[in-house]
Amino acid sequence: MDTPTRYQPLRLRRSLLSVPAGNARALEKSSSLACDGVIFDLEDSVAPEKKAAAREALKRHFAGLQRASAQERIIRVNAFSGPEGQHDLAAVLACGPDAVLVPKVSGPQDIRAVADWLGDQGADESLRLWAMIETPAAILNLAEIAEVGRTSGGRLDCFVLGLNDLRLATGIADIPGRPFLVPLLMQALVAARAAGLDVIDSVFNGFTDLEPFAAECEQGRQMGFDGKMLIHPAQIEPANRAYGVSAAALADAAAIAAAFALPENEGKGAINLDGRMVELLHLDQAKRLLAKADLIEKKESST
Ligand SMILES: CC(C)(COP(=O)(O)OP(=O)(O)OC[C@H]1O[C@@H](n2cnc3c(N)ncnc32)[C@H](O)[C@@H]1OP(=O)(O)O)[C@@H](O)C(=O)NCCC(=O)NCCSC(=O)C[C@H](O)C(=O)O
Ligand SMILES: [Mg+2]
Repeated sequence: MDTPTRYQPLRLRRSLLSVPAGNARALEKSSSLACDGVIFDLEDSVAPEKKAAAREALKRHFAGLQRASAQERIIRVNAFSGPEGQHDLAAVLACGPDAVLVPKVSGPQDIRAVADWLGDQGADESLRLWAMIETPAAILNLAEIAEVGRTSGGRLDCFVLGLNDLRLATGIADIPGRPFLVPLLMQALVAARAAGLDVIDSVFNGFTDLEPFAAECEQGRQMGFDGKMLIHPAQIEPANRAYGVSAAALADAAAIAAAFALPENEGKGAINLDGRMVELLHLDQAKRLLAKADLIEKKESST
């Protein structure tokens, strides 16, 4: 695998709210919320006997949406190998979201199967695939799963961690700070980055406990995640804050850009900025952060 030198094109993915497709009130509410993306869920939040009705509700919901949106739209389908998988994908084609989130991926074959099916149906090339990393097998196969994004029509662009399923399958305890899960989260993050993918931290179940939730967002940001999957509107603001751009980070990025723009630093690869070495890679990082701040500002002023 050749290592990409760049991340994905910059997109705001600070807050991705899961909305059960069978919950009419939540569907209706979702478009007006400040989350960067909505994950319309046909999988675990929908009871087996309600799957068909949820697909129909989702189709009606998408039919009423404006095409252009500040929110990214993702549909989480059921496993392709199960009884609902192909029905869900047919609903995806009818709805026209930005991406399909494939659950319980265990290896590259799970992504390939969906990519091949979409290709056979003539799905638009812009339709992306996201992978839920939530099984022990997925952790063992992270590099192969990430790599399949480039070989199977290039649709894969994001990993989403699913710690409820991973804890269930492994027995790892749900304790503050996630000490035994952090090594697995970091493996997923590194595998994603090696393939140039975005990567989203797992849901936090205690949706009324906003203090530990904010702490977990901050931990995820420090670990390098792009954002967090959410389950409740109350989690949007803390996630947007943690994964946004702080005033200090913005000032630092502006100082780096200004320093490299000075005539005396023209053509230099490394400079002294107040006793700190700053290289061109830091300038790239600063420009990306400034661009992210710009995207956030534009989004906030348009809503
Ligand atoms: C967790 C909930 C079941 C709680 O629901 P409820 O008791 O109704 O919450 P509230 O009364 O506090 O709701 C207040 C208002 O907010 C709306 N609401 C609530 N949740 C959502 C939502 N997700 N999206 C949009 N709107 C939402 C309510 O309708 C109320 O509105 P109003 O009438 O105006 O007052 C519920 O929050 C919920 O179902 N959450 C999502 C569950 C879900 O999607 N689960 C699947 C994702 S989790 C996952 O993927 C795990 C992963 O796979 C893993 O393995 O880890
Ligand atoms: Mg799960």
